[in-house]
Amino acid sequence: MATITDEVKLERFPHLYVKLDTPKGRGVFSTAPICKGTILDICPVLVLPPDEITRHIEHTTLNHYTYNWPSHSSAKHEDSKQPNGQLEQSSREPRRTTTQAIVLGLGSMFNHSRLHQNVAWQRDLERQVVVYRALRDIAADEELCISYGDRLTFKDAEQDGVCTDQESEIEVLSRIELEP
Ligand SMILES: C[S@@+](CC[C@H](N)C(=O)[O-])C[C@H]1O[C@@H](n2cnc3c(N)ncnc32)[C@H](O)[C@@H]1O
Repeated sequence: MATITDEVKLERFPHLYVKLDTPKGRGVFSTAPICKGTILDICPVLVLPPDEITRHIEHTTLNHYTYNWPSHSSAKHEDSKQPNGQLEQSSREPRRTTTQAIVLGLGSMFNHSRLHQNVAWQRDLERQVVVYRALRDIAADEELCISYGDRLTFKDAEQDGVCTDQESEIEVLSRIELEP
């Protein structure tokens, strides 16, 4: 029998729907009002190996749906000489790196709003899920939006803003600090 640590309890606010024809493409809405703090969805993620991202994902539409995902690399660090000439023992400690993950379910459907974000998201690295919560009370049929940050790689339907530097939307997504 599975113990509690073997399981991830999933939760979804039952009145959510996807609208197909918003100015941002598809988007997430609710037919019922939502109270601040409500869990909207808990979405499992598919963590991608870094080499798959550079070789494949970056060249596909999926690239617009990935979130940065901290991970640990167990790659052996280089040995290095100490000033006293002794060889420093190589570190076999896991090194913290970042890869990317596809968020399954509604997590990949939330659009960006700089000024009207009403949804916070938080990674749960251990359980490999992202938890989405209402940042404030939300009216029925108001779009549910997260913030991707300031610099976007697409034209913002709310602002006509276009990203001008090299930072990717994915990098921006990873920097968003969330409310608990
Ligand atoms: C994670 S997907 C969100 C779901 C997407 N709208 C769809 O139909 O599949 C991210 C993409 O949605 C679009 N998008 C999200 N927020 C937007 C915004 N504020 N303005 C314009 N397009 C937006 C962009 O094309 C972006 O690459």
